[in-house]
Amino acid sequence: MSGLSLNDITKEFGNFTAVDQVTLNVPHGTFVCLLGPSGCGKTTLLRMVAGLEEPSAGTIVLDGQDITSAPTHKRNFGMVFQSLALFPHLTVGDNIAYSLRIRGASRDEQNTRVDELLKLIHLPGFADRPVAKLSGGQRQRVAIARALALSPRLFLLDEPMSALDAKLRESMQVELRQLQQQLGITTIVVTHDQREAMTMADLVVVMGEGRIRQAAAPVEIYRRPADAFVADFIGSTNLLEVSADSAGRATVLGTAVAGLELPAQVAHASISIRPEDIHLTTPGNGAITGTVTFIRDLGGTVETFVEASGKTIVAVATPRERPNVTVGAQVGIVLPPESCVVLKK
Ligand SMILES: Nc1ncnc2c1ncn2[C@@H]1O[C@H](COP(=O)(O)OP(=O)(O)OP(=O)(O)O)[C@@H](O)[C@H]1O
Repeated sequence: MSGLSLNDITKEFGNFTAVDQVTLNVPHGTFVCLLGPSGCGKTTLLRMVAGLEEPSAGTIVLDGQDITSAPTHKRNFGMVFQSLALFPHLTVGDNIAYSLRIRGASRDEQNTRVDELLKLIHLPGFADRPVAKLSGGQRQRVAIARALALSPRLFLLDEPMSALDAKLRESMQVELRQLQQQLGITTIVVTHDQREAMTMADLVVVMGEGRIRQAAAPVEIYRRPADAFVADFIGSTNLLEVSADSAGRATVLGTAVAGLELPAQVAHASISIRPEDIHLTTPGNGAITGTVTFIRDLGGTVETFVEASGKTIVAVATPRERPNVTVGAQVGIVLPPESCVVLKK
């Protein structure tokens, strides 16, 4: 297969398992985001792909070649780390040309490639600038260009945006994704920011406690989260208990929900329903009854918090669709069955 395969990769540090039997196939040209909370093993997994850490078990195969034990410098991977690690005393051009110079490229070859890469990262003419005088976003781009100088087989980035402020992060995410699409290079980014992952990735890999909890396209992860951990980690959601009677009719918060079915033989489960999928109406007509406890108007969206049977449910609407209610009002909560995702235990 053309691409990267991680086969049953485990990493133990003493008797602690940081990465636990991870198997993942990444077709050539895919943009992967490894996503998860702090300590879930994403950096360790990336470091094993990079050759900076050796797996305790399992194999890493790139384009049919087993590279599990290949030294880092033989892999020809481009890497960008959180710190960026640019050489502060060198110019932009010398930073970008660093690996080319080590490989013995001529001055002309270096200059041509540096110019090419500077165009690619939208900093043409910056070759002679000292790195120390660049802005955060410009440094970020230079680190990316330096990592791409040798046309690497894989592009690996560990929390590359974490030093940037929120606005700049968002524009760099778009830029990085566009650059990756232009080059068609297989890319793996570690992040703990789900918006960042949703913006850039073809394949989001959600990790928890060293294991893959779900690996799928961003929209699939959002719409069809595999379990409560994934549902809660990706965007915000309402997690509700559901029970079914012998005929399969489902009850949520003490009210039967027409059209909602649990798999055969399952009497209790959790469901996830996104705030934007919940409709608030007038009470009655079979809807769950609740009391509005808080309204958060964020300008672009309005969040309505409703308490029902001791549980707080959040519904989101655009200002145009906002429910005409105030705090203290009784409302009907409608859960469209097609938007309810039954989660794995
Ligand atoms: N060299 C090491 N020796 C011992 N334990 C380690 C080592 N490297 C990582 N760990 C442990 O392995 C676990 C996973 O670490 P890792 O850095 O991969 O997590 P992460 O998901 O990238 O988290 P973060 O977002 O905080 O960087 C952590 O509990 C960490 O303490």
